[in-house]
Amino acid sequence: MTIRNPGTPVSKIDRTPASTPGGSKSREEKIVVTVRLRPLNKREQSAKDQVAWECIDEHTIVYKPLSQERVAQPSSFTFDKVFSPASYTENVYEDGVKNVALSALMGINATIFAYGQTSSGKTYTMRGITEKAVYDIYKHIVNTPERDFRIRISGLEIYNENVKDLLNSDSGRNLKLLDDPEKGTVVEKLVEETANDDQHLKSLIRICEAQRQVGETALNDTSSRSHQIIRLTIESTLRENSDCVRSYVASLNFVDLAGSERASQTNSDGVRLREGCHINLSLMTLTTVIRKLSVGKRSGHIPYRDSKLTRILQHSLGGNARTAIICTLSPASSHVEQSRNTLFFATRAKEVTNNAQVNMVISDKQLIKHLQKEVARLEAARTPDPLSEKDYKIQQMEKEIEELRIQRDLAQSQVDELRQKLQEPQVLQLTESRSPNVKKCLSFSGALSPNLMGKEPGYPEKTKNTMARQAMRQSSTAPFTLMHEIKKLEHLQEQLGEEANRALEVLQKEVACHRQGNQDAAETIAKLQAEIRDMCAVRPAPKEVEVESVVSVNKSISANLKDEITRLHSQGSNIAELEEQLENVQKSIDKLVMSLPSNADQQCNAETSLKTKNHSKKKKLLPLASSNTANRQNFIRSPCSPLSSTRQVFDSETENRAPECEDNCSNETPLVSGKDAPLKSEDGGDVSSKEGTPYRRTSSVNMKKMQKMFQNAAEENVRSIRQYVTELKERVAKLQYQKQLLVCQVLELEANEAAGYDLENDENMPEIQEESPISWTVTFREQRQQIIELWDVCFVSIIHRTQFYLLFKGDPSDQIYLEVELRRLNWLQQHLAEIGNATPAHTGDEPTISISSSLKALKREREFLAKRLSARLSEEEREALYIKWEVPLEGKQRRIQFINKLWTNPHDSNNVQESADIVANLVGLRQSGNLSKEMFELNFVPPSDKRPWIMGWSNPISNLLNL
Ligand SMILES: Nc1ncnc2c1ncn2[C@@H]1O[C@H](COP(=O)(O)OP(=O)(O)OP(=O)(O)O)[C@@H](O)[C@H]1O
Repeated sequence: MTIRNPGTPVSKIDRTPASTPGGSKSREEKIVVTVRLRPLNKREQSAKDQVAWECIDEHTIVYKPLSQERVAQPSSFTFDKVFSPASYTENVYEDGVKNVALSALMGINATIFAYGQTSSGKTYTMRGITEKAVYDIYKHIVNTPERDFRIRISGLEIYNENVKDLLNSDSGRNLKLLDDPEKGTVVEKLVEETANDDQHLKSLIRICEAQRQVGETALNDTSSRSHQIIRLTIESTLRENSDCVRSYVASLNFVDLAGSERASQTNSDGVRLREGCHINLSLMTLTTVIRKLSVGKRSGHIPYRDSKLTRILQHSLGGNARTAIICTLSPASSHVEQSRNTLFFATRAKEVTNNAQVNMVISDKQLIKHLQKEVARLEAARTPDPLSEKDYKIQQMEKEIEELRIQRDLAQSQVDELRQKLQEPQVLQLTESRSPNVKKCLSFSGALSPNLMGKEPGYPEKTKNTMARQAMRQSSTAPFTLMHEIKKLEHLQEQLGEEANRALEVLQKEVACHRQGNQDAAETIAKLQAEIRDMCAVRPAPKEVEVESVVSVNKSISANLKDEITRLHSQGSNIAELEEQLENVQKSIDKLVMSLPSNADQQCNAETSLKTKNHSKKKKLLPLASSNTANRQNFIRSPCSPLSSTRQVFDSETENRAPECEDNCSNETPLVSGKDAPLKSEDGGDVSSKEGTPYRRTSSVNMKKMQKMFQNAAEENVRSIRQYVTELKERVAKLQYQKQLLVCQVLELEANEAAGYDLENDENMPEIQEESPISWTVTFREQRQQIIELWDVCFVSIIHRTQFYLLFKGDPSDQIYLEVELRRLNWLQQHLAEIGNATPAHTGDEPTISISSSLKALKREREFLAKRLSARLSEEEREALYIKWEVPLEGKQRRIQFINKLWTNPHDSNNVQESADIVANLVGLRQSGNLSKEMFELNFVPPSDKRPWIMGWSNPISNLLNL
């Protein structure tokens, strides 16, 4: 019976595991050679053969010659073991080949030969040995549970030098031998079966035996006519719970050779003779190989390839294997020569040295498993436990959150402290003594504190909660950014608070000081003005009729003026001191402004800022350049500043709005009132309004918003303070101007007195240098035209132009106003000529303006007026104006086109008059009380009218203190 398993050829298996000869030290070992002497068989006994051989001990077999025989050949042979006829196969196995056979279980190739004359008992012995080995192998497997064994079996025979697969008879009679670089010679397509267990293996072995060529000879009824090789491949691996990845793999060959024979003895002919020839030929090659190997591997060529037997068994002959040869002998005297040849062969064989090694293999599958395990182990060792790492991160985050909470609380306390500082000392003081507007601004400067923290009535707990949530959100989302922002904000708050306190303290002192001095000066000037008006009123009288009275009056005036001049001189130092003090205030304010953080609004002034940098590197760029610009304009344009006018508009008409700045630079516009700033600054309200969508903005955005709010509030404060200081300076300047005018008049009087004019008696006394009404009218027209032209070249506010133009119509009392306006415009013209388009910047402590800044302000003013056009005029009225002013009705932006035509031709009186009328209508200047000379009053007494649009030179103070 043939077992077929074409899918698992031996050649494939042979190539599968890679032997690792270097896996352990090779061990040189002689081939174990044992001799088994069988009993005389029935045929020998029948032939009365004598026993010629005797095992005298376990290792020695001796020839027992017949009594008269002289033996020239050696008669004693020593081997590893000799077994007498009484020995059992079990003894042969146990004492002769067991160790070698079971070496295969440890990865060492092993080969058990049975060599001997035909009918000497080779097959008989090898069957028993194979059986015992299989038994022991499975016994070992059972006793070695830690390892996983796999046993495969293949069987072949070499019959007449043809290789035949004993487990696959259909494979043909002559399988090819292939040379494998690792395994050596392998049999192509040789079937290899995996034994499921010992019984299975035994059955397979039996199949092989059954397939072997057997023939009857004279010496053996069942003579084996071929060399049989049964190969067990034993592979063992430690089980998966072990880290060991190496497997043992070894071949255990059971080789039952065909028996050497003599044709004369076997009486063979024909087939048997031919078989005998092949058998003897292969055995002779085996003998040659053994002989050569016995004398040393370096003895030259080993003719393994001379026979298929030696070729297949090459590793077992002097190679990587443990080999045991059982030489079987017939004890019969009739076979003495054959037996002696066997012993000679055995003697040579025992001199052959093998280099047996433990064959360890690492299969790809095992290697992958091992590497996977190793990688997992290394990763586990390298990577911390994810859970513990997460816990660690959570702990770190909790620490950071706690630190941020502390920072937040600290910042909160500082904000509260700052708020108290800003509120209590200054606001209360200013409130009780001055303007609610100031209070509003100052309280708003603490917008971070009261408003944002929801302590203002308009910002209840809702806002406070929003801020708290924002702070918490900042803590959790951007801790480092928040810490940075908080620290930055704290620093700014501290700096701003200190500067604000310092500036406001100085301001309080200056206000108090100025008020004291101002009261005196104002009273004096008021007195003088009354006297001047009296003089003016008297002057038109007929000279001859009223000269006495005039002289009398002039005398008294002279006396009074002298007194007043003396007083003014005495006040000169006070004025100088006041100016100096105001300079200090201005410096403080500048410092305060410089301490403020810049914000996005600065982009509006990017061009300005760049120029400022270029012009004054030492000077820090003022973030409030816009407000500075406005104040500079106020300074230059006062007393008829457009700021005043628009403030009037704002407060008088609720529908009025500040012109929307194209670039969101509402701070820059001079039309923004002090009231409007808080509206803008009530960005805090914006925060509150965002409560419905909490956490949508990033912390940085919130912080920027807070900064912006704070800055806006601070800007408003600074704007108010700067405005106040500017107005103070203006008032001082006007006071000096007034003083100079009065001094000039007094000097003229003194000169006249020195010239001997008797004002009371001298009829030739020249007339007081009073212009006649006609000359004044001429002078007025000339001066007004000068002023109109200067307004145009200096790009002065058209609202201011309108106010001035409509107020001063040529009344003699207007003289001083026109002179002051001319003086200011001349200065401005000269200044603009000098500075040109340069960036407005502080030159020293004086604010300056440029043509560009003036144009920008004028542009915003026109835009504002364009919006007012729709509010104040009907569509028919507007179209009528468009037609009159040649604005295309079908054109776009007709309003701004129309407004741009106003106040554009100083030489056209009609253009000037109509422009003034239209602007006055748009801003409501003609309404009752909205246009008064008090706006340009030279009276320093605070106006009784508390309306904010009453803008005289003293108006900023009224705005600041009385609103
Ligand atoms: N030790 C022994 N004890 C008893 N009987 C034996 C022993 N050895 C061999 N025989 C018997 O001798 C006969 C021949 O044995 P075997 O076939 O094993 O010889 P062989 O060497 O294989 O011959 P061949 O080379 O022709 O195949 C068999 O009948 C066998 O039973």
